[in-house]
Amino acid sequence: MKKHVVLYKELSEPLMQRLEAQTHVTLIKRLDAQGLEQLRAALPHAHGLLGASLKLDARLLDLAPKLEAVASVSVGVDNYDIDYLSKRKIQLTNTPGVLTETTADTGFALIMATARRVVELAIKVRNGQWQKNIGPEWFGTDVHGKTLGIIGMGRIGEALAQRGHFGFGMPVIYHSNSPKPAVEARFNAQYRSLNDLLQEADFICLTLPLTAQTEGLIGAQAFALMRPESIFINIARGKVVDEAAMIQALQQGQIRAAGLDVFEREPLDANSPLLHMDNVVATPHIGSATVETREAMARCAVDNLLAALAGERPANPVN
Ligand SMILES: NC(=O)C1=CN([C@@H]2O[C@H](COP(=O)(O)OP(=O)(O)OC[C@H]3O[C@@H](n4cnc5c(N)ncnc54)[C@H](OP(=O)(O)O)[C@@H]3O)[C@@H](O)[C@H]2O)C=CC1
Ligand SMILES: O=CC(=O)O
Repeated sequence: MKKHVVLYKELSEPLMQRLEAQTHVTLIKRLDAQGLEQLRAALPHAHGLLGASLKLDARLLDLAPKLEAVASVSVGVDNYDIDYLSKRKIQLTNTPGVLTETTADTGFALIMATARRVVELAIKVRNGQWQKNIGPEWFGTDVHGKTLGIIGMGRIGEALAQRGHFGFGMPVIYHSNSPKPAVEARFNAQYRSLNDLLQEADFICLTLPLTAQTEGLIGAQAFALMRPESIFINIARGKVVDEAAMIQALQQGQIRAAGLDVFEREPLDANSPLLHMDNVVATPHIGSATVETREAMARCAVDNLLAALAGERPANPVN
């Protein structure tokens, strides 16, 4: 008998056909109020769930007594109550690796955009403000040769280090749970304590997961250690940063600029001061958002889910 799967993310036609050949699929197209109602109605029959960007807590999981597997279309798993899933023996999977290079590209796009003021100056051109040869007030700062500081030397951190070292001749320093000798050898990278990295790096890039240990890790004290020329890049999770402290650091010139793909609340609040700061480049959580990579992530999630529902070990178990 076919098992029931609830999708809360649309899949491409080939992936949908594959899933439908092996399971009964209920598709929730949007996670708005109506979609959440549909989800709650479908959960009692669900053996498998597949999607992303939904806080899947015990309250929702309790509506799904038959649930065997949850396939997240993301590498980050901060939306899931992993202890509760494990207690219920529900397999959680994620999509590591397939999005690494694309997310590192996004990180580098933010590095370039903030340092060279790409968005701010492009808006001036569009608004007709480019009326004479530009002067120092529109100058940016170099990227090549500057010190790249990476907090969280995992897959994405390493891909960022590769771009900085080989592409831009940047000395790389990093902070992680533990030193990474292979990374040090490959990119001539050096390990630093968190505080030393914050003081030394020209670009401070977050590429670590949101966990109980990392929530609020970068707060007022951390921004006080950075320099007025420092540029802060967050492609990890908004809640790793105390957003109010970051806004204050930007407003007071404690740091030069910020490139942000992730925020405490997403979508970013319409009243956020970040929307009105020339030295902030804000993108709508696009780390992995290319056609190719999103398809690869969805394929990976479908593979994981079908394996778990067949009682096999999926390629990317989280718990
Ligand atoms: N903006 C976006 O769209 C995207 C965001 N992300 C985010 O990026 C994160 C990282 O992804 P990925 O590189 O694949 O994950 P990895 O697990 O490969 O890397 C994470 C690294 O963070 C380090 N780390 C964990 N906790 C700490 C800590 N307390 N202090 C210092 N370092 C720590 C780990 O270090 P160690 O190895 O030493 O334990 C690990 O190497 C994801 O969890 C997700 O939140 C991912 C994809 C897209
Ligand atoms: O934020 C994206 C992810 O894959 O994690």
